[in-house]
Amino acid sequence: MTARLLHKAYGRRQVLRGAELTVYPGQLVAVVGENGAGKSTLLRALAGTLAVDRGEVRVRGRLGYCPQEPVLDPGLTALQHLRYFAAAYRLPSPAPGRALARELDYERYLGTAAGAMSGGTRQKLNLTLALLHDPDVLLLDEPYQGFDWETYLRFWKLVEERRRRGKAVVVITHLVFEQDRFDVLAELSGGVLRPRPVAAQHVPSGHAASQHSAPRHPAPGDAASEDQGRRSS
Ligand SMILES: Nc1ncnc2c1ncn2[C@@H]1O[C@H](COP(=O)(O)OP(=O)(O)OP(=O)(O)O)[C@@H](O)[C@H]1O
Repeated sequence: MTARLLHKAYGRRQVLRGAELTVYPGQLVAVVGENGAGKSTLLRALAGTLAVDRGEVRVRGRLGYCPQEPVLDPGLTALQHLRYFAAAYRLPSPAPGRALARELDYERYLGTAAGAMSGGTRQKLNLTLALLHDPDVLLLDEPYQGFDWETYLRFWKLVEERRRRGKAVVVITHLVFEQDRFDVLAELSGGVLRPRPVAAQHVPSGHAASQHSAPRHPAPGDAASEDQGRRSS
């Protein structure tokens, strides 16, 4: 995924001022920044659910997006959501959703209406819907709010397993203690993304770092081989 020169204002409030990001297959990227810095705005722009004023986002492969607030129909059960999204993604069955419900330990609530679920269970379902079609690029906006510790660990197992299979994952996080899990830390400040050092860097072979990043960070680069794109300028 490559995002170039993203600009977004809400009225006179200029939130994104040329934010740029490149995420390679198999990379785990954290977006950090102060409250109100524009992290959710950035993720919505990357996901294509928010039109930017200027800039371009290109995505190679399938995209999954888990918004901060679960977007669920309170009258539908978890299983109905899984069926609905499986059909939307043209999956033959909701079986992958059931497997994820098992992994995230909420299978017993599959028959419960979203409106009657706890916040944590709603968030698990929200995450499941983003993972259902095994996306190549996964965008997660503070995905574990309301998770207990056990679920938080299960969440990271799911993410690590995807990373091993070459899937790219971008996570908005406020949790300082987990930041060494990531290959890249990108701090949103003043409407632009700046790389921050992390303990270990993961740059898939064949990809060169480029001008956006400090020397040890991969960053916006070659988008020439991308096969699916979205223009927003
Ligand atoms: N739909 C909107 N209309 C007007 N202003 C908005 C809208 N959405 C966000 N904003 C403003 O844009 C700025 C960035 O908001 P955003 O939610 O993207 O920040 P954030 O970094 O994700 O914040 P947090 O860490 O608190 O979740 C804030 O000042 C917010 O008030």
